[in-house]
This record gives sequence, structure tokens and C-alpha cells, in this order.
Amino acid sequence: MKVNIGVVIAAAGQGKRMGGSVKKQFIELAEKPVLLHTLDLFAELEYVREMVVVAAEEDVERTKELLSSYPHIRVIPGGAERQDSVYLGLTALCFSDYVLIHDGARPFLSRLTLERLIDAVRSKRAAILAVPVKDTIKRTDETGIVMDTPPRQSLWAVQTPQAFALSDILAAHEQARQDGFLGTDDASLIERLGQAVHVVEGEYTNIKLTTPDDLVFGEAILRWRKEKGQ
Ligand SMILES: Nc1ccn([C@@H]2O[C@H](COP(=O)(O)OP(=O)(O)OP(=O)(O)O)[C@@H](O)[C@H]2O)c(=O)n1
Ligand SMILES: C[C@](O)(CO)[C@H](O)COP(=O)(O)O
Repeated sequence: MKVNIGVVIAAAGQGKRMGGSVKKQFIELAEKPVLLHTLDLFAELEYVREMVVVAAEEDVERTKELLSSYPHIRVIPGGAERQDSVYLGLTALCFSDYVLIHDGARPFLSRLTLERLIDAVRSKRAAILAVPVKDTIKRTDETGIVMDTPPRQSLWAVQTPQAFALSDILAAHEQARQDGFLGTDDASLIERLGQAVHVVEGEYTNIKLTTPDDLVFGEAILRWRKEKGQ
């Protein structure tokens, strides 16, 4: 059965941890802005019914210009926090049964992984990409003393896209706004309502560009893919 899939790209951040003068969505990797690396994959998919890019208010015009070869992608202004920007993106969708919520600053997603996530959301309603944590994780108290070491077998580093039935995630965002709850991802808003979120194993290369060293990893990922002919 044909389903309508919408995409919300959160790209309204200020990139403070990157620390440079150019916001990370506009930084060029292999002579192409990060945001275009991110969008290209979605823009070529026939089952994507609609796409919304959420940009910082001051960057809306610049983002529209950058996306001028994609007239079907809408660009709207975002909010103060990622969660606010995503909410605004969700409310702009008109035709979608399911939505993929993705960070504009996560430009190395592969088509294979995306398709596995889409298969999962169609049967499970809420599915996210994640990779098993490789390091040992410790929890500390406010003085930096280790409190405990959670068993690693149950720990995952969570990525985007995160995929949901649109009605569920809209309701979860509305509830979070009402409760004043701010999560660091969208799945946490569903989890707090008791709904199951399914993990789909992703790829370690689907990194988010957050700090300057991530740009070095990013260049290396692109080089590696080119060598492999991908
Ligand atoms: N108000 C915000 C904040 C973040 N984002 C987006 O959410 C994604 C993940 O956020 P993060 O890596 O934290 O980006 P920034 O907020 O730009 O970075 P920083 O926290 O270092 O300022 C990014 O694609 C970013 O553009 C957004 O759409 N709206
Ligand atoms: C949504 C996310 O990319 C999942 O890893 C991440 O939580 C975003 O966090 P940030 O604080 O906006 O970097």
C-alpha cells in the first residue's frame, strides 16, 4: 500500500559548538554545503511526498536560494530550541501519514539505512536509528565522582532520522509543550507517553557535525565513500 512520507529537516541551529564564523549547515564539504549533502538523499526518493526545511529566521532567504534547484522543498523559520523548530516543521506538513525528522547537520545518511528505517516505521509507528555504544559509559554526580557504570549491552547512541506516525509525534510534541518538557530528541517525547520506540541499527558514519573535529571525520567519510565508489 502506498503511504505518504513527509520529511522535516531541522536546520535552524546556531552551531555554537562548531565555533566558526560560518554556521555548520552552510559549511562546504567537498565543495558542497552541508545542508545540500543532507537533502540530496531525500530529494531523490519517489515516496517522499513533502519536505520542509526549518531554518533560522535570519537564514530563511539564504536557505531558499541554496535550495533553488528544489522548488518543492518548503523553507520555514524555526524556533529557539531544536524541539521548537521540529514542532514548527511538523505543523507545516499537509499530506503525510509518516514523518522522518532529521538533523540538517547529519549529512552522511545512506539510502540503505533510510529504507530500513522506513520499513520499520510502517509496521511499528515509531522507529529511530542508533548504533551500539563502543565506549564504556559512566554516570557521575555533580562533583565528577563516578556513581555507576550502566551495562553497555543496553546502551545505544541515538541518531536521526527518527520516524513516526505523524499524528503520534504531533500529539507528543503538543503534550511536551503543555508540560514544559524539553527533550534532546523527538523519540523521548513519545517515550514519556508510554509508547514503544523501536531501534533500527544504523551506521557509525551517520555522524552529526557538532564540533570542529567532526569536520575532519566528515571529510574522511566522503573520501572513503568515494574510494568505495559510493
Ligand atoms: N533552535 C534550533 C536548534 C537546532 N536545530 C537543528 O537541530 C540539529 C541538531 O542540533 P545541534 O547539533 O545542536 O545544532 P546547533 O543547535 O546548530 O549547534 P549548537 O548547539 O552547537 O549551537 C541541527 O541540524 C540544528 O540546525 C534547529 O533546527 N533549531
Ligand atoms: C537528535 C539528536 O541528533 C540525536 O542524537 C541529538 O540529540 C541532537 O542533540 P543536540 O543537543 O541538538 O546536539
